[in-house]
Amino acid sequence: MSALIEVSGVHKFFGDKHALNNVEFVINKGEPIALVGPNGAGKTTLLSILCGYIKPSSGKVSVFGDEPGKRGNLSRLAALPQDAQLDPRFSIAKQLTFYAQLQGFTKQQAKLEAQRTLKLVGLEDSINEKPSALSHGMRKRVTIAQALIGDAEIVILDEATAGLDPHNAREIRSLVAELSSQTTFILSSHDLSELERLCNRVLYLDNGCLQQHHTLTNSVDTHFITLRMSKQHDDLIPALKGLAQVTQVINSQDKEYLISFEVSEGDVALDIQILQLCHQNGWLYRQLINGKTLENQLFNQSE
Ligand SMILES: Nc1ncnc2c1ncn2[C@@H]1O[C@H](COP(=O)(O)OP(=O)(O)OP(=O)(O)O)[C@@H](O)[C@H]1O
Repeated sequence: MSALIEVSGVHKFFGDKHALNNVEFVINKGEPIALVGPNGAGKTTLLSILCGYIKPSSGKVSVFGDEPGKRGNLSRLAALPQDAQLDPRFSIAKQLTFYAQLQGFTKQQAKLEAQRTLKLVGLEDSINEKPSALSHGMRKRVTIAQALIGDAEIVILDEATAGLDPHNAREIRSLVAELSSQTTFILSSHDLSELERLCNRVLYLDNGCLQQHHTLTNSVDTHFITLRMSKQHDDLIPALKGLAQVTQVINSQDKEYLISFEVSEGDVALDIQILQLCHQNGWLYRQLINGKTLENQLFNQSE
């Protein structure tokens, strides 16, 4: 199977600023990909190159086997920029229909496509409203509907759920999960917990360099447990270390522990032992995750 996206040796300079430094990766059709990194890491620059909005200073980028932004491939890749805006003058129906027509739909088909994508984001009843009649979260969902017009094979969502309330953010996450079998999503976000629920692979950019390249469903994960507690307990780490299978415990962040362990035949499952330990000591836990959280995968790699 040929790759959807291939990036090799890509550099991007803005004057003296080295925004992307020898970035390389391949994306095949499949599970959603996360693009994470701190402010100014180069995420928007990289996404803009993939969309063909800007060109790399050097290196090679191929999208569907061609240069990014090639006319024949325009409808195969859709992008929702971080700061996507709707035109306040026109109804949602008019804007989405117009956008669909730009993609080659007839006027009649375009109307149906606008209805279809609005339904996907749960806004079919708002089709005749103008943006000013919608909340911030609803407007954001309309821009996501716009990105879904035409069933693109790759959909890039830059900070898709930023500013949405938890309910709306969850709806968007379920939508992405649901559509992922036919669409390859590239999601950029600062919210690692959001991405870990959705993505199997992570591209981690830092200061223009692609530092990590993970597969989250890695078998090594079976040897980690992440335990989140309601309170910090001084005796917890020694107690966890006292369990026979446990090899290491790291206080990965406030009230969170990353537990490494070895599995031997006949052992009682470690998660059960940990829950019993909490129960015996009256320690309230909030969450027990089999495997590392995405944050721990990225930032507690060496341990
Ligand atoms: N058009 C431009 N002109 C000059 N410098 C730029 C331009 N676009 C980006 N940069 C610089 O390149 C670097 C990478 O910026 P970019 O917007 O890609 O980061 P980002 O990871 O998307 O950040 P954020 O998470 O804050 O959106 C930053 O130092 C930024 O200031």
